[in-house]
Amino acid sequence: MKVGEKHYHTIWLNADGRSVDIIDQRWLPHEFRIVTLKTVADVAVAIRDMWVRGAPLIGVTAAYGVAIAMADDPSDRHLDAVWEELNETRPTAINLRWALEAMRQFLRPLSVDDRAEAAYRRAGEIAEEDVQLNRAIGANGLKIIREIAATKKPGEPVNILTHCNAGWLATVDYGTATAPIYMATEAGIPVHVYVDETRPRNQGAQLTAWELNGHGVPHTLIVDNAGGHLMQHGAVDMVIVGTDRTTANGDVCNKIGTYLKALAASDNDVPFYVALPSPTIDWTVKDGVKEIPIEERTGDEVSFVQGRGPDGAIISVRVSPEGSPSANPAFDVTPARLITGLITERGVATASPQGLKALFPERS
Ligand SMILES: CSC[C@H]1O[C@H](OP(=O)(O)O)[C@H](O)[C@@H]1O
Repeated sequence: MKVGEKHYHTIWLNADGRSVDIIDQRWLPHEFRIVTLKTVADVAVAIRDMWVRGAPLIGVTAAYGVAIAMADDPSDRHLDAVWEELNETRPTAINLRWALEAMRQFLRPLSVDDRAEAAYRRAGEIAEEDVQLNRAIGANGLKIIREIAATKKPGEPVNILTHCNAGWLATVDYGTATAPIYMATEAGIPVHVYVDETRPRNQGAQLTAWELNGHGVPHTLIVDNAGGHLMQHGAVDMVIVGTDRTTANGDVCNKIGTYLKALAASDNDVPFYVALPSPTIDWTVKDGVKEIPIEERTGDEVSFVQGRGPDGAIISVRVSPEGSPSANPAFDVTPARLITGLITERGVATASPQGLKALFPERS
């Protein structure tokens, strides 16, 4: 997407044909920093410490991590070792394991001499496939926005609530939940987005708001706990969020707080949609609450808040007493029964085994 006068993806291969550059998202919206990842260790820390984040982008970054590893040592032993090292960086987004396994299955049959060049090519293909998936999700989600827009008075915006960041920053480009929003804006359909700040990492306040600002999409930043109130008062026409892992039954694992939004939407008859690229479907899992591992991150992310200090430096300040421990589950699971539809690249599915198999018959 455009940042100022330049078009960016969130990750790209450098001219050396070996290292990759990423947007280090920890410093947005205050600073736009680009960082070069040269080693597998660089890639591991970038994923673990959320320099890059978002299920699809985590997968693509890991795919490039495998390519970097193959350039160093293309042996089977090293291929397995880098798979393990990167797979343990974050446990919840299935795209990480999906991308690592796609790379391993692709590379295993190749001769070791061919693996490095093939790995970089395949990682680049996975990155480009992500962009195409998101464009298709955008087109399918746009139809829903158009239907809602037809019920509004002329010029009245479709009010959309989103949680966390499932934007172009969470993917290679376009985003998943934001793709329909960007396409509606490009189509001249008035939209307005309520952006959940999304404690504790504030991906909404720091990333989604920054994205929408940059693309001229009208939006209002709200605290996480305001969504139910707005829905009660008819201020929200639809909710659209991303996902880090969706089960074969249509249960959706996403950023902590998503489940509460789905409950509020259900209680107020607000349509609740999930933008779902198919690599985020874990066909091996049925019951999301029981089977999806939920990442527990450091309590410091709850006890401290990052911002720009009076002298312009980016600082973290403590917001809770020294003696108060914090818990920090990073995701929750929304049961399929609370979901209106899953917006995939192949169309909108009901959140059910039947709905997913109708769009993905090869998975029957
Ligand atoms: C398009 S997937 C975005 C998904 O990933 C985010 O998690 P995190 O920022 O911790 O990587 C969040 O759950 C988003 O919905």
